[in-house]
Amino acid sequence: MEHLLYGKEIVKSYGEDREEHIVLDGVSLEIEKGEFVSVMGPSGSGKSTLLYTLSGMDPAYSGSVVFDGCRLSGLKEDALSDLRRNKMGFVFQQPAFLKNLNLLDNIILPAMRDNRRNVRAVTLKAKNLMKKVGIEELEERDITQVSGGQLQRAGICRALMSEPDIIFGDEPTGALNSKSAQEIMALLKEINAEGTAVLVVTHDAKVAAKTRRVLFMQDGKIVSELRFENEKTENYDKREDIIMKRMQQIGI
Ligand SMILES: Nc1ncnc2c1ncn2[C@@H]1O[C@H](COP(=O)(O)OP(=O)(O)OP(=O)(O)O)[C@@H](O)[C@H]1O
Repeated sequence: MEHLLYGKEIVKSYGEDREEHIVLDGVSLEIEKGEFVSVMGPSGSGKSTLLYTLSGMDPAYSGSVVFDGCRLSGLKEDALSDLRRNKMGFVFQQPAFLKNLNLLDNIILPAMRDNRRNVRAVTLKAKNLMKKVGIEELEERDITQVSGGQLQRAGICRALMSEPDIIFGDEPTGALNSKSAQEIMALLKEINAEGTAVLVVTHDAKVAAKTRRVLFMQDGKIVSELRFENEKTENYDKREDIIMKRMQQIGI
């Protein structure tokens, strides 16, 4: 497999001198093209911060992050935002959608900001994505008129508009009931099967069980890792048990 993203000795802290709080303590990791990875760990262990540094959202760290051969810290602001807009997709716990726009318009908004794109093509692409994720009938709905699961599907459509190489998900199922959470994970799995790498932060072992590699964080370090690559069957209950057992072993 080929590397898509790697981080080397990432150190990130907040505050100064004696008050300094180290949040990422020399994290190194590699994500291959098309991988499906989750990050688990206790609250405050640095999971979201890791996601923000790897995705170029937070540039204040030491060490290096290289995405698709480009060292992020060496890129000018415009180049970094181009890279993030074109090659990375983001899905958050609550999609940040505008209340005065319907679902379709919210999905196409970021793509429309790019003048080079053509309105008709962008709209058609968004409609096709909405169909793919099962919300094609909701395009005119206001964002307050859909369920959390439907809203998250729309968030995934928005993230997929640029055909990214990777989707970063920060607790993408955190605001959902367990049925919707599983549906969203099934959708991310499908997207991953089509070649897009997915990196999700989660507290939920059921969610992590859907991914093929689980990284465990504690106190700003990756302290353990599980790979399900060689499992012949996709027995998610068994994977969940393995994850829970590993969490017990490492005391998180
Ligand atoms: N802007 C900030 N200023 C100061 N400290 C911060 C800031 N952002 C995060 N932190 C601290 O960094 C640590 C790691 O935060 P982070 O959000 O990465 O953890 P997490 O593992 O994602 O937690 P959770 O599971 O609760 O979301 C926490 O102790 C948090 O308080």
